[in-house]
Amino acid sequence: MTAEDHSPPHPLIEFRNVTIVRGGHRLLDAVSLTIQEGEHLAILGPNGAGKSSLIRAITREYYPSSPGSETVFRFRGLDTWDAFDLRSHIGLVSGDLQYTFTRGISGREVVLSGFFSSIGLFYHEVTPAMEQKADDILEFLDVAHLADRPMTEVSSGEARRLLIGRALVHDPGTLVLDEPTNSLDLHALHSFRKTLRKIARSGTGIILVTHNLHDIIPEISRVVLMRDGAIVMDGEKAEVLTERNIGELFRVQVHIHRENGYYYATGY
Ligand SMILES: Nc1ncnc2c1ncn2[C@@H]1O[C@H](COP(=O)(O)OP(=O)(O)OP(=O)(O)O)[C@@H](O)[C@H]1O
Repeated sequence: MTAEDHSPPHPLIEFRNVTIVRGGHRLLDAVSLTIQEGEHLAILGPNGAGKSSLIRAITREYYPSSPGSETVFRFRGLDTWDAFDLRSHIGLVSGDLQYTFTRGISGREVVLSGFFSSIGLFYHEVTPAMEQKADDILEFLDVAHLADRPMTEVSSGEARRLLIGRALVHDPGTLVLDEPTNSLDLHALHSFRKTLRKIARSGTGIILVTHNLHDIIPEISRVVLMRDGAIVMDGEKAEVLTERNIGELFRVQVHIHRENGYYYATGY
C-alpha cells in the first residue's frame, strides 16, 4: 500500500458556485453542494425551486453556464466524466421515467433494461448473469411476483419499485430519486418507504428529491432546502426541519410534528 492510498476519498459530488441558465431562465443560482459517497440526504423545496435541475446537473444533463475561475463542477474528484462512470456510481429514478414504459414490457425486462439504459430490451443480449442479477433484485425489492407482469398492468407503487430495480443493476453506490412518491396512495407509500429504508440500510447512498417532508425516511440525516434555484439551508435534519424554516421555504404557516422518525407538516 502506498502513502496515497490513505488520502481521504473524493466526494461523490462537489459543486461550487454552479449557475445554470436555460432559455433565459436561471435554474441554478451559484449553487455550492458537496455530497459524500454513501450519504443519505434529502433535497426539499417547493415547485419550481430547481430541484430537478440540480439532479440534471448531478447526472451531467446540464452544465454550468459561463463557469468562472471559482466554479467547481466535479464528480468523484474529476472535472470530466462519462456516462459509464456515472452509471456505475449513481442509479437514477426520475419522476417521469414510468411514463416512458408504454409497451407491454415485463417487470423483469424493466429491471434488465437498466443494463442497457434502454426502455425495453430490443436487440440487446441478456446474459445468464444479468438474468440472475435481475431476479436477485426483484427478490430484494419484494417484487418477484411482478417479474412476468407487463409494466402497463402494474400499479404506480409497483412500477416505482421496478424502476428502482432498474436503477440498481450496476450496484451503484448512490441512488438518486426525483419525486418518487408522486401519485402513490397510502399503502403504496408505506411499501415504498419500506423499500427505500432497506436500500439505505444496505449501505447504498440516497439522494432524495421531494417537496414532501413525509418522504424523508429516518435513515436520512441531512436535509438541503432549495428555493428559487438556490440552496437556502443545508444541515442536520432536526435543525433544518423546523416550523420556521419550512414555513419560510413554502411561504405558508405549518406545524411540524414528528412520529417514528418521520416529520409531518400539518395545519396549512
Ligand atoms: N429547460 C428549461 N428552460 C427554461 N426553464 C426551465 C427549464 N427547466 C426548468 N425550467 C424552469 O426552472 C424552474 C426550476 O425547475 P425545476 O424543474 O428544476 O424545479 P423543481 O424544484 O424540480 O420543481 P417541481 O417540484 O415542480 O418539479 C422552474 O420555474 C421551471 O419552469
